[in-house]
Amino acid sequence: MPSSTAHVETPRPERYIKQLISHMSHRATAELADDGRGTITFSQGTCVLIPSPGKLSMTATAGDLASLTGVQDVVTRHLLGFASQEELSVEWAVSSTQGDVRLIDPVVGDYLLAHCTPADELLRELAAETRAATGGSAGMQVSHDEGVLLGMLARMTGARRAVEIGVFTGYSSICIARALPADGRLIACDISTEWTSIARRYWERAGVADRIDLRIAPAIETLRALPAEPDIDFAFVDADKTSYPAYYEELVPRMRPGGLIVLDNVFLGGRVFDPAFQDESSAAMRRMNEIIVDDERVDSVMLPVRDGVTLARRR
Ligand SMILES: C[S@@+](CC[C@H](N)C(=O)[O-])C[C@H]1O[C@@H](n2cnc3c(N)ncnc32)[C@H](O)[C@@H]1O
Repeated sequence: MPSSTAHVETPRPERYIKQLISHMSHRATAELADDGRGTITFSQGTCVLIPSPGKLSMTATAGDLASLTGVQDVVTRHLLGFASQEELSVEWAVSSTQGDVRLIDPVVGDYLLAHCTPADELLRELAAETRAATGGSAGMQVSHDEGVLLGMLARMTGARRAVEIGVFTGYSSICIARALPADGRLIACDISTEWTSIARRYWERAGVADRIDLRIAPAIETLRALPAEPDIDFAFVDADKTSYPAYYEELVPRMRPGGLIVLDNVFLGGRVFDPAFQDESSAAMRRMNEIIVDDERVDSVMLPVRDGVTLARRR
């Protein structure tokens, strides 16, 4: 479905949203949320209005480009009418994302998979069993190239103490645990005994079960119960997206200087780029990405690996 966005600089975004909502409610469904956002649903499409300091962001969505232009035009015309005292510049840009960014062309993705250290027999079996046993949920498993990256990063950090949030059937935990020394420890957090029962079997077979301490509980509880000292060398976050900011805040003070936090899915299938997505997960992931960028405790970089991976290294 085509969509477009306009970011309009103005000191009065809330006021214009209220005026647009009030006026449009006579001819369309127009709603104002408690947080100041407005949504107008016309017969040919929708416009979401989002206020932020000094800016009004508008996202129009419609079934086809002609209807999209119709939505843009009616909102622009009324906005300019309400803003007679200031000169607003309203430039609509058709979104190329439509909420589902294919950052990596499948051909490139296959090439990347074929050009990293190959999965051994055990990891291939685990991937196959995960597909057979968990069906549609199997897509949650890290891809093999990301698993290699995790192992390499854990090794390069010289990690002894590691934490994983989001175990599933254990692929990423095997990649991390294999990178730890024999006396290393991976605290692995999940809430599913069913999925982690598969992980446990493969940890045994991989010879890393004695390095992995599985904690079945909401990960935030496990993290809060960890010692407050900064003794974690490596952390991988790959669980419920709305909790990412809370996980990060518990992890950062516990990371030793030079310790690395790796966060998966920071693009959230492209939804972080598109303001039309205002669901809880998209909002939390956008907040997470902003928090890290502004956080003076870490150096960070975002990598276009699969669904986006952020590396945050404790200073
Ligand atoms: C994307 S999967 C993890 C995939 C895993 N890293 C792998 O490579 O196979 C997310 C996991 O997070 C777990 N999870 C969801 N909410 C959680 C929570 N509040 N605390 C701990 N784990 C949670 C789910 O049970 C699921 O196994």
